[in-house]
Parts: sequence; C-alpha cells; structure tokens
Amino acid sequence: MEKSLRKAVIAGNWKMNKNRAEAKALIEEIKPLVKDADCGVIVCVPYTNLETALELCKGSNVGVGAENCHWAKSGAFTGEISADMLAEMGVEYVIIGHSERRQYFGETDVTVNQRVRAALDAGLRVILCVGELLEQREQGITEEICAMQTKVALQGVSEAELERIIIAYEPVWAIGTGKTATADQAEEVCAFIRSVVEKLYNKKAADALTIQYGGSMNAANADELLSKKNVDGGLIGGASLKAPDFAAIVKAASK
Ligand SMILES: O=C(CO)COP(=O)(O)O
Repeated sequence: MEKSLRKAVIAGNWKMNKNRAEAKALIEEIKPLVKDADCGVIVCVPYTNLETALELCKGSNVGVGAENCHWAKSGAFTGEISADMLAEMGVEYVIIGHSERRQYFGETDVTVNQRVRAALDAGLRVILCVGELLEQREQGITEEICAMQTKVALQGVSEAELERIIIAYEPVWAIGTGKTATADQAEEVCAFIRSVVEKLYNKKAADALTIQYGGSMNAANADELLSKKNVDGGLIGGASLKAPDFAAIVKAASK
C-alpha cells in the first residue's frame, strides 16, 4: 500500500508535565493551530489532566490519550488505573510499553502484552512502543529486540483488533537526548516492524498499520523523517509541550 493511503498520526506524549492550568493553556493554543490537519492528532496527558483535555477537545479533531493503564479490571493495585476507568471517562487512546515504563517501572514484554489486551478489551486504541537500547543497536540486535517486543506485545491480538493499534518505534537512545535517528534508520526499522507484523498477520493488515517514529522528533527534522514511506507519523515528547512546535510537526505530517 502507498503511504498516502495510510493515516499519519501525530501524538504528543506529555509524560509527567503540565499542571491543570498549564494543560488547559497548551490545549487551547494547540487546537486552532491544528484544526485543518490532514492527519490524526492526539495528546496523551497525565491522568490528572485527562478530564481537562477531554472537555477541551470535545468536538475538535484532537484525540485524547492516557500514558499507561493496568491490565486488571480492578483490584488491589495501589496507584494504578485500569483501562475500563479510562474508557469510562471517554479516553480513546493509551500509550503502552513506553521505554520509560520499561526502564523505570519494571515493565516487561509480558506485562506490556497484558496491558495491551486490557486496553483492547476496554475498547481503547493503543499506541504500542517498541525500540532498542543504545547497546543493543551497537551489538547489532535492533531487529531481534524490536521483533521480540512486537511479537510478545501482540500475542492474542486478532487481526480486527490490530486496527486499533498504532506501533511507535522509539529507539531508546534517541528519547529526550536530542539525538534523532536518521530518517534512513527510522525507515529501516519501521519497515522491519511492518515485515514482522506481515508475518504475524498478513500483508493487508501490515500495510494498513500506522507505524510512528519517536525520539527527539521536532519541527526541524519532522519533514525528513515523515517523508519516509514506512514512517507514518510521530510520537512526540519534548516538542509536544510547545504548541507552535507540535503544530509544525502536524503540518509536516499533513503534506
Ligand atoms: O519518548 C518520546 C515520546 O514518547 C520521545 O520523547 P522526545 O521527543 O522528548 O525525545
């Protein structure tokens, strides 16, 4: 399938940033700047900002996502939030398997899969993050790592459910470091991930899948990264916290 037939999606991952007043101001600044976007636009915000974001994005072209969810429906999991709780609020998207969750909070491929399953069961759409560490790239095992993370995360996910999944390829060494993967590196791994999905499902499902790049994507480098055939958008950290920068990336994806 030609890239033009696949929907590009630009999602902001605010991480642990913005209090309620700041969230309100940022969304109000973003909305008019992206209203004519010819791509999907999502803001993934801290739990405490979800209600504000949902209220402000209602009736607009900006979707709202959370940054994680637990795999159980309810129970003794102090500090966690279930996928059902998010769905009940009206949240549409959830990021799962972000490298910061894997690195600092003990997420494994198995718990990522459990969280993906719970999110799908709750009717949410998932932004599933995969990506290699710097030492893994240096050891030449980027493909093995991305294949394994993708395969385990998608265990028990049907072809119909795959339509509610976006994969974000985020090389860990490029996150928050200002060190972006080159457009060719991003293309190479996004194409590889698509080939893994093709083997798991089929060509039609793989061709329809949105695969984002994430890791120091910004207003200056978005054009080149997004020009690549297998890079269908971006998961944006730092640059999503500034409305003009985020809007510039959305504009680059709309070309
Ligand atoms: O982790 C990221 C998005 O999920 C990328 O973060 P940065 O854009 O700040 O590198």
